[in-house]
Amino acid sequence: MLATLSVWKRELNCLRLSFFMASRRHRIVPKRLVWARGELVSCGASGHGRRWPRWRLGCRHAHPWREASAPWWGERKPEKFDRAHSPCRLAYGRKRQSVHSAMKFMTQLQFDLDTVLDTLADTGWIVLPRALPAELTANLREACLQVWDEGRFHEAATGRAGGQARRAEIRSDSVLWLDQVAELPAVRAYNAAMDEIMQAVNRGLYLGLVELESHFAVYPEGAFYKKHLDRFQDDDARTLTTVFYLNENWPAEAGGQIRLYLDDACERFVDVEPEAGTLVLFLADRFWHEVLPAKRQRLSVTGWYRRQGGSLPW
Ligand SMILES: O=C(O)CCC(=O)C(=O)O
Ligand SMILES: [Fe+2]
Repeated sequence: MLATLSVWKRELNCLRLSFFMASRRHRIVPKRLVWARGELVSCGASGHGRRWPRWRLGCRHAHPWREASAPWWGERKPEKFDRAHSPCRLAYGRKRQSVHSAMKFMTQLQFDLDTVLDTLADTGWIVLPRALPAELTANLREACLQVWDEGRFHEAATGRAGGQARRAEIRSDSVLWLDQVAELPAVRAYNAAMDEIMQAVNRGLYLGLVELESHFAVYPEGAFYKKHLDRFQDDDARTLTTVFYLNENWPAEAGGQIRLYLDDACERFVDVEPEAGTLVLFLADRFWHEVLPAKRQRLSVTGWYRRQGGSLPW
């Protein structure tokens, strides 16, 4: 009798596990949204309730805020992230912490990662002046100009895969993907620094980022990039946009700012000067943005942290 019961129990557990795996694979849209005091607390998917302020950045389920015209991060400031109870600390304990603090001696990042995570969780975007050492930025600029002089850039296109087309009325910059020059020391140093950001974002915001795709971009005099969103309509892998600027002493009258729109109606915006060392991060599917016409050659590295690709569940 006892033996039969334990077999049944095992069968039941197997069934529960396979249903769980199947629901993860097919991303079943949760039936129940969880509300408290008129605020959306969680999409109701397994595990999302506990850390919703952070989970929601990476959650791929359907939500009212996806359809709402007002941006979700403007509605209500999320509670501060409770680091003491973060699953990362619970999972890795003190050993992991000490590895992290040892890394601080080697890091190239000239900003506080915790502040970046808090700001991204609150607003979805951040501007970091002097983000990397001046020497690294200068080396990257040299590398960019060297491959530009070698004629390795091509005119940038819009769209994805088969639908790609050069549309000069939308964008007029030229690009070179970094994986084609990955052996250059400056590019390796840059990739290492950006990888450190990716690890931190994954630990703190659970975005599940797996790689960074990035390219050098050169905007010749007069070039621009009209208002757009970075995420493709049929692929939600691009999650966090990164733009790192390389021009030293960029004068305000030279234009070329990135204009980042803070609401869906594109009424509120910030203009950021493309000054060497400035790093801009923003959620790829949330923020409309454009590059205003540059009156001199403008150099940058643009990239996208990607998570595992997949069809959209909504
Ligand atoms: O260079 C910039 O400031 C932004 C570029 C951009 O939006 C893009 O390449 O998608
Ligand atoms: Fe963009």
